[in-house]
Amino acid sequence: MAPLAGAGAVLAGAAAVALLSAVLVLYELPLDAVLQRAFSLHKAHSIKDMENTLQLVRNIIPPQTSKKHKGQDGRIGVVGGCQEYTGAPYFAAISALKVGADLSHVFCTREAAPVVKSYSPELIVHPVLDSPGAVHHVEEWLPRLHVLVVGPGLGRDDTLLENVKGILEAAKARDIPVVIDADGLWLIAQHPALLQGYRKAVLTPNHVEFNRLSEAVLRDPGDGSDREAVQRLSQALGNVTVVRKGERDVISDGEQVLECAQEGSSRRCGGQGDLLSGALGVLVHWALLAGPEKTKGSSPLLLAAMGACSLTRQCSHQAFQKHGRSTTTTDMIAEVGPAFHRLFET
Ligand SMILES: NC(=O)C1=CN([C@@H]2O[C@H](COP(=O)(O)OP(=O)(O)OC[C@H]3O[C@@H](n4cnc5c(N)ncnc54)[C@H](O)[C@@H]3O)[C@@H](O)[C@H]2O)[C@@H](O)CC1
Ligand SMILES: Nc1ncnc2c1ncn2[C@@H]1O[C@H](COP(=O)(O)OP(=O)(O)OP(=O)(O)O)[C@@H](O)[C@H]1O
Ligand SMILES: [Mg+2]
Repeated sequence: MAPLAGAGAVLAGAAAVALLSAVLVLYELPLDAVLQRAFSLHKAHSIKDMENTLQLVRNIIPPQTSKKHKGQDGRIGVVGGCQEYTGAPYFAAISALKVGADLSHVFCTREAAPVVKSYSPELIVHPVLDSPGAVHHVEEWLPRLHVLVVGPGLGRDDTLLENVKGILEAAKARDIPVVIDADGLWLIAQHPALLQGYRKAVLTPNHVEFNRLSEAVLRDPGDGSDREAVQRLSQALGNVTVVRKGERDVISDGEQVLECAQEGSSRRCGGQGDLLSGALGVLVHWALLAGPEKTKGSSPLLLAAMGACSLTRQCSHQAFQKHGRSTTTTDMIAEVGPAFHRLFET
């Protein structure tokens, strides 16, 4: 039956194109001009969608006033950083500060801590992640944190991953939002039940991480568009928000699917995803705080994701204009302020 049905579809498709061509000949319009117009209409439509969404992102940004105390605009915790990877947690934590958080903590291994501290005096660094009391230590800090970003530079050591499992359980018990990236996604691929149905979680997989998660969660990810694949993964995880990074970022909470096509650059140096995860941590806090009047019925986490994706790509664009081939993530971080202003404050 299937081959016959397939042949029927091909014949029907060919007949439709023939009919369309005939009509176009009648009106003296070339087929490629019509198709081009149809696609540019589609493109214009998605640019309009993106602009509407960015307008809502602007709504969730807390106003800067003289009435606030330190900490109100965001206290973010990054869980990651081990012997091999010290740059990733630094990039995530400093990006959170540069976007506008007031305090940024890093929970990393004992060995990684002095290295991360030496990059920046602005970060608060806890050398606890490989200690037997890791979960307890982070748990003590949780009441003072708004969001956890879990995974940048975490590595895949079993003891660390076991500790992170405990930290995630503790965060969920307190209803603290979590952004899961990098090796945090490796952990979720091994234990998807850890986040099943937790609506305050956002996953930010790159190409490889997305395929690994889909394999683990859906077994047979099947065919279909990028949009469908992301939506399916989100649904299978109980509507956690999924941000698949790539040429276009695809974002879904299982119900809606958004795409971010903000112009970035062709530079693919490591660390850009870490910048995104730290920025997202702050925006998640702001979006959840904003309330329905500001978000106008849109999912706060989708708005936060769209904001972080647009910002990261704009940083990449601006840094590339200045540094070209030699652009690195440090150059992008220097653009966070101007890029944020350009996208959300003008
Ligand atoms: N400066 C730093 O400290 C950085 C650390 N990072 C950390 O590095 C850790 C690993 O993350 P990655 O995203 O690099 O993941 P992987 O180490 O799994 O992959 C790194 C790259 O290797 C390639 N690759 C992966 N599997 C491959 C295969 N089977 N065959 C051929 N090529 C393959 C892909 O290009 C992939 O992007 C994470 O903890 C991450 O946060 C990154 O965030 C980059 C920056
Ligand atoms: N082909 C591409 N074209 C344009 N932008 C891209 C492309 N691929 C990724 N990006 C952008 O680069 C940023 C980081 O995505 P990427 O897939 O490199 O993450 P990552 O591999 O997790 O990075 P990291 O090295 O920090 O771990 C995102 O903002 C994404 O939109
Ligand atoms: Mg990454």
